[in-house]
Amino acid sequence: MTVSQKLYHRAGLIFPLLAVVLALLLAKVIDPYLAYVATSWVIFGLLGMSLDVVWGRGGFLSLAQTAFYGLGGYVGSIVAINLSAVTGHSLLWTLPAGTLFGAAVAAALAWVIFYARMGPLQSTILSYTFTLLLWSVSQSFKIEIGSAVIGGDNGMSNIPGYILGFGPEAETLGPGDGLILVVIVSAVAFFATRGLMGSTFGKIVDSIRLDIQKTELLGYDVRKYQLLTFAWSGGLAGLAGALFAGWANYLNPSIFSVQEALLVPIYVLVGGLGTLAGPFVGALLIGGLSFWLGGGAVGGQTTLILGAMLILLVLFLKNGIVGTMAKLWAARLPDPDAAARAAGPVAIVPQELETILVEAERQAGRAKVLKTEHLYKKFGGVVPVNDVSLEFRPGKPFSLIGPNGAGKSSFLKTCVGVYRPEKGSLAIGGLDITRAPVFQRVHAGMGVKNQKPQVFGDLSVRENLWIACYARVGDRRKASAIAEKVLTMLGLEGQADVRGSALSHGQQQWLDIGMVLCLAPRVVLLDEPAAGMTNEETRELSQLVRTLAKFTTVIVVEHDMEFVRTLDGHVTLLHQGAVFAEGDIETLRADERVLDIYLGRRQHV
Ligand SMILES: Nc1ncnc2c1ncn2[C@@H]1O[C@H](COP(=O)(O)OP(=O)(O)OP(=O)(O)O)[C@@H](O)[C@H]1O
Repeated sequence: MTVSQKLYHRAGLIFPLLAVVLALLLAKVIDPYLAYVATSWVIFGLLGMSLDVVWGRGGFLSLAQTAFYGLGGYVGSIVAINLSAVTGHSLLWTLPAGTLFGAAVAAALAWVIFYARMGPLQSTILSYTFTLLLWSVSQSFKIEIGSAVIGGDNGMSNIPGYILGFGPEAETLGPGDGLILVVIVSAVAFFATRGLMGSTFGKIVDSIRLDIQKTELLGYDVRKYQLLTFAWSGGLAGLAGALFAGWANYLNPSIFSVQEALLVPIYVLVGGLGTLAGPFVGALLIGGLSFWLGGGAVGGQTTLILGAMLILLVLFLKNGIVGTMAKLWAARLPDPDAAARAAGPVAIVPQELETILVEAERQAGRAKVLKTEHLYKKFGGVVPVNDVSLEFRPGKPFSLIGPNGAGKSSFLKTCVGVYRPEKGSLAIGGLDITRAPVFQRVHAGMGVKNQKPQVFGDLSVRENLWIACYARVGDRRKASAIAEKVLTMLGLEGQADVRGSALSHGQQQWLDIGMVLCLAPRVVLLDEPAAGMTNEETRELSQLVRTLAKFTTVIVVEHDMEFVRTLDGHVTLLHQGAVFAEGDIETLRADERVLDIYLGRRQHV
């Protein structure tokens, strides 16, 4: 790695550190009023980062961040008003209370959103509705909790500022020290978040954003990760809210308003989505410009500035300020994807494959039988899976064939858990999985390859394999070791650092198959694996499937009859959702009734 490359990879650490040092140095020398106003920009940056975690990294645009922010502020203040008058040290109360409450509410909202399997748009609208609901309710919500008075429209006043000393006599920090404190708290939150997102947890969250279905097919409980990410982001927003309450000494329902809610995505977009540091830059820029032009914390020109910035952004800086700078820098470095063009056709190394399969058998146990009994699935009047009872065993590959619309894909999706059957049952190795979610089926030994290659485009080839291995072994080192073996088996060592999206279609198919092998599945389901492959690749694939079938149960849904013939296995013909004929391919080919179906001579059937 060159110095420039090393610097690029550490930039996410170096620049924020420099910014923190600079802010701490400036805090004491700048005008106290400016220090006071700048404190709010840092708080808005923290609020923006809370959204960036869940949106830029988790892939879900939440419009509930100001809800967690406001609730964190209110709850933190109620605790602080009652306790810090006695104990001093207001932050000791406000910050944990605000953070925990924000996280808890976010977790509850996430539970509703993710476990109800809402689509992205629905989820965003629900999060927005939640904020609006709070806005509406808080205007008439009046209550006294100890010395804290929530006065509906009149808001809540007498919120203690930043007090660091113990006892009732402890003094509130001045503007310069207040700024230092907020910078330090935000820096801790930033580096903790950065650490989390750079960890295995963050890699899985990235995978969910890039391809949620594939992540689940690797055996990850995606909803659990989504909920935890959202709770973390709610905690950050609650923390920002608690800091804001101490800064303003006053809160009112406008914190839940439409304008506040929509400002947060703007900070993120201006700074750079997914960059974590970007929202701080965005908030600083918008706050700074408003201050400079409008002469106040939130000057009269804010709307105009925001409008102008958004237009400029859409036209020139789609990746935001930090995102664009990172891209420009990356463009000057050697292209890691160049190796993709140098790659020849993938050639499986047979010995490596056998070694991997033997090792997989040693670790994951013998191949399992997949058994369906009277499986039945309908969509309105269409019954694509009609009373199908089949048993798939290891030894030779099983092929599912049938004309278009015969129900092959529907049968496969019902086995995988994408579709829930109305009747019948499904068992893997004797374990009933009829109602199990997808990831539990994978844990039970199922490995699935869909028709289109599913690789994580933004992750490197090595990372793609690693994330699949980690799903099974749950150990970073072991996952790396297995990933390296699969990489060698695929002959893609030269392309290890190439991003998944830079690979050719055929290479992506192989990488996808490699990821399935990383799971050491005991039953493998392949949906038209030969689609889009060259003749040479199809021959390699046939060899691979036959070898695989010696160690695991393999089910292949296929259109390509020539490919099915080379598999030399058991063939099941589906027609109108039901099993129509079974046997080897030659017997079926000689069957007049089968020809009738394929040629559309249905009147004879
Ligand atoms: N999600 C769905 N909603 C409604 N109907 C569906 C759904 N999925 C499949 N079907 C219907 O079920 C029938 C079988 O479709 P399926 O895709 O399973 O067949 P197939 O044998 O895989 O066909 P092909 O070879 O063309 O992929 C079709 O009539 C299809 O329209």
